[in-house]
Amino acid sequence: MRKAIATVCLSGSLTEKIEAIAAAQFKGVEIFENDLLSFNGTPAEVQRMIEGLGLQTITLQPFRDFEGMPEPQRSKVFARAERKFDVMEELGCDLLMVCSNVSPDSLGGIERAAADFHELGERAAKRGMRVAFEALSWGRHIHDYRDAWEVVRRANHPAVGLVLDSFHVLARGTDLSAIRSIPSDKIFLVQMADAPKLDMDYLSWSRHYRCFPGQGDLPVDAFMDALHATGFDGHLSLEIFNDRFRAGSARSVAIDGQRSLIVMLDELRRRKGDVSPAVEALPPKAHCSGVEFVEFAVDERGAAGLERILGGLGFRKAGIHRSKDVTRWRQGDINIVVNAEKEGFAHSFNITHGTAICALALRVDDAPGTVERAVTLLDQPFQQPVGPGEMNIPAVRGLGGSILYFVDRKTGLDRHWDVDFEPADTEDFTGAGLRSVDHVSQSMHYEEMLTWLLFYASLLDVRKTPVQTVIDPGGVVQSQAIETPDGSLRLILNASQSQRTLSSRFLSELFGSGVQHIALATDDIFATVERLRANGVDLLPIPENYYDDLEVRADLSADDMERLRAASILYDREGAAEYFQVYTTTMGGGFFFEIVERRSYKGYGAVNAPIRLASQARLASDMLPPGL
Ligand SMILES: O=C(O)c1ccc(O)c(O)c1
Ligand SMILES: [Mg+2]
Repeated sequence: MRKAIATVCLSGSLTEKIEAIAAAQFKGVEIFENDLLSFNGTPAEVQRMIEGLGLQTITLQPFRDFEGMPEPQRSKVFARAERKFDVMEELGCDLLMVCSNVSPDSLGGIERAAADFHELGERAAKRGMRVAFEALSWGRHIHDYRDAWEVVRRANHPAVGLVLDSFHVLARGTDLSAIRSIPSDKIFLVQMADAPKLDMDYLSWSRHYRCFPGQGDLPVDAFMDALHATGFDGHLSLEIFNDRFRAGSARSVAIDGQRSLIVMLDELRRRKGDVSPAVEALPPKAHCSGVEFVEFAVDERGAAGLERILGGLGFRKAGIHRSKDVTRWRQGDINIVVNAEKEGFAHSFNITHGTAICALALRVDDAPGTVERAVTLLDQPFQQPVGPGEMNIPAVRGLGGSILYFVDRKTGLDRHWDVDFEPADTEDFTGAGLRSVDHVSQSMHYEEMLTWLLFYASLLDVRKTPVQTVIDPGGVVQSQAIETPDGSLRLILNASQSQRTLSSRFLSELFGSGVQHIALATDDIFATVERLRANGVDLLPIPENYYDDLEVRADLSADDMERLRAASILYDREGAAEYFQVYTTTMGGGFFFEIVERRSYKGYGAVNAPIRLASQARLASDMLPPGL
């Protein structure tokens, strides 16, 4: 299958769109009519630009309100089609895509539509062109691909074929089995789109919320399986109408599109054993078994402040880098790296962002294989100079210019602590009972949320939860979790369209997207809180009203209630599963730690998020948080 994309997916001028499409290694482009109409130049100039970049125009679309028109509109519609053929001649494009009629003037009837298409096919063929018919899911008479196919079949003309658009097919939940018996040479074009599950009319859903395969909830794989059964090997073209893509960077959205197709076709190959023409096999998705370390970039002052906080949280300095100004802080299975180098990546990161998390390291089964997969997916590999004898940990660029490292046992990378660090501070130490990294929460611009969702989901063996909407005092925040099936890795992506949410304010304070908080797991949150209090750690105060409400809602004993209240712990329950959360006050820049205890609980305490956000907002306006 040859990969293509419609100009309508991307932001910018037609020139910018075409350049982004070529840069993302597509071969074909669908010219959306509006992009041509608003282009200040002739169709021949567009054709030269497209050819010059090694691309091919696979269709001009959409041609609207064609079939089933009574006279006198019918004659006008054919005259309009002839004008489009003129334009296509200049464009060097031989396929006109017709979407089903939505006009109240149109008449129904498969035979009538088939006759119209037969005539259109005759006219197209005279000019060496073809036409293809797509059922819009909101078409007036034709909104089901099976009816569109029946029209095409009865039109019975070699220049008339079918368009299958996965959105229109899947949005209506149409049975897919009829696809399997459509002759592949009658499928002139396949358009691919996914979408989140939303309960809304088809037109609005399609025009604003489509997304790339893998970013949404539609059963795109089942659609591909049915298509595969036909032996189709024509153009597979992304056609996404999405408000965020329109506001995003054309170059990065085009790359996301290519990435989504690479993954989708690789998964098809894994299920079916072959794809025509053959697609390159990707190394498998990385199995991830946890966070190996979290790295902060600091300057000297920032280092002192951060180390004070880490000490308060019960971390001890466990290692000193053999050649760099870098220390390792440890508690349970948690490792925090404090990088105070005066040059190199972390230093530059600190200059731009202040004290901030510049890198995450994930434990995977095969670190070099993970980076190899990343490179095939057009992610950016990352390399920095390593000192003599030091380990070179494979990495890619992640969110906000940060680094994502991969450590495995297979190639011995898990020895990096011993190889790169001298042990430090072995004196007796109790800690605060923190055991592991429970989740890492990243804040980003709303427009890039789908990009990072695809980044993680295409690289790692993870699943995504449905998007949650959380109310912040300054607006609405969208929140989505990505997690391994066993919960050993949990990442939360947060974004908001309002400038006044904590999530957005974090972006402006940090000068970019990044990790806003890390949740650390304990097996006994009450003991941990006691320890933190003794160490002088400030915890986020929670209003009395919350506990008054919880008392009636959660069916807890008076004793339990009192313990939660006294420790400023937030609580949630799902059946017999329980969740306990407590927060540190924010450090300069808006970063904070969360401490959680899970008792068989799988979620993230979404009911408590508005309470926490309101408390944080109140503190932020009452007093300026102490800088690091
Ligand atoms: O939203 C539309 O009108 C529209 C146009 C062309 C398409 O191919 C499509 O799927 C939808
Ligand atoms: Mg379409």
